[in-house]
Amino acid sequence: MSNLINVTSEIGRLKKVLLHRPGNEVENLVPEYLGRLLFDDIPYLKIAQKEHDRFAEVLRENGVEVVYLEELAASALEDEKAKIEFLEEMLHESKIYSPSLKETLMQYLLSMPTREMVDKIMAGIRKEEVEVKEVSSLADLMMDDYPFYLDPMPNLYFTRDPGASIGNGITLNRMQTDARRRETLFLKYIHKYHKDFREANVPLWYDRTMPFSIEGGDELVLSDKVVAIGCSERTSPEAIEIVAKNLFEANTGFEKVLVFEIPKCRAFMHLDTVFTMVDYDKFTIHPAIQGPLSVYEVTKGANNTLKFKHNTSPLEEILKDALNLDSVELIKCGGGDFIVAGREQWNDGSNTLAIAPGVVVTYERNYVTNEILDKKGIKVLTIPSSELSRGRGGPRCMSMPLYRENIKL
Ligand SMILES: NC(=O)NCCC[C@H](N)C(=O)O
Repeated sequence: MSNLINVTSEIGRLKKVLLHRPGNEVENLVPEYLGRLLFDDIPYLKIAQKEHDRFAEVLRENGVEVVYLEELAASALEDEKAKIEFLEEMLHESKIYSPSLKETLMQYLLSMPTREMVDKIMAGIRKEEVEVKEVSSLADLMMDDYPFYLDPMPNLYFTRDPGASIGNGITLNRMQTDARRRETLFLKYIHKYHKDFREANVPLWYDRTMPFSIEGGDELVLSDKVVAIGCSERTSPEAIEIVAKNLFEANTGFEKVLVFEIPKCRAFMHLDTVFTMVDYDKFTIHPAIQGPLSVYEVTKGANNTLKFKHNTSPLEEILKDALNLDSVELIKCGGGDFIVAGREQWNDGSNTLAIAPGVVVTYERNYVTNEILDKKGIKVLTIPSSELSRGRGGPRCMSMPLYRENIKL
């Protein structure tokens, strides 16, 4: 079994993490398409990159090896066969159906060094960049005023969502929105062709070819036995069942999936938008979800079946039992004050990235929640966030842990 991937908790000391430094894809955001591309405002790229570099630096200062999606993808695609296969799939999923346009874009992308090609695909291709000489479809003739052949992928710096490490494997996710679905192709080709991944034979607990959506922001590894998965605007119950079944059948040691049904709206987009683990027995929570939250348990039944149960106990009880603890503490974002919680939640006040038990990275702008965490004995490492936060994701969303040290709960 591979030891390239090892994530058996949310809080074990983080050793290796996958990030994406925001690039020119962010410069291709315009007001007309903001909503569709899941942004609320346009970040100033230069500052967003500085903030992101500081994020990476804080991680390195704390012993974490940082690897970048764009570099792993470029390395995986150096192989000519892999590159062609990737481009075919990427252009198809970008809805490029005209043969002459496809050929033009293929040649354009193949003329670039691999790393430049990866950056270009992430950034998007504007119509004026290429000249299509031959008309081979009605669409070639009927040019509308939409500016892109390939849409930009500005959400790529939220590396948490396209895939998730659980135990020694990953879920390669089918993302819910068109705006993000192609993002997982980078991870697919890293998994399939990157030397380290190929050698490690990393198992997939979910594949993007499945028809049900699931996103990594909903997947939390609470312990080496329990995974929590948010059933949200982005993650469907069908996908959760498949992940549970695959984890149980592969004898990974995982015994229970706790399904958190959260309100299906943008403010509560993923489970990690409203709930993260910060220490053995401490969690952040957005006070607004505690009322409407329903929790279900999925466990292993006889003959490879699943058992389901609605657990109506208070959340503290459910977590205490699942993690075998005497008590747990839920730390309210903004201290529970309606205005402060609303404001800090909007900028991902509950979205902490734990890099060791009781040590988290957060956005400095959420100073009320940060101070509360500090008072509870959590070490809070803050990063600047004026621009990064405009994409509606925090430090957990911006990271895909690949390796964490195991802990004993
Ligand atoms: N895990 C997360 O909550 N990720 C944040 C994703 C933000 C991005 N703009 C999105 O809507 O998908």
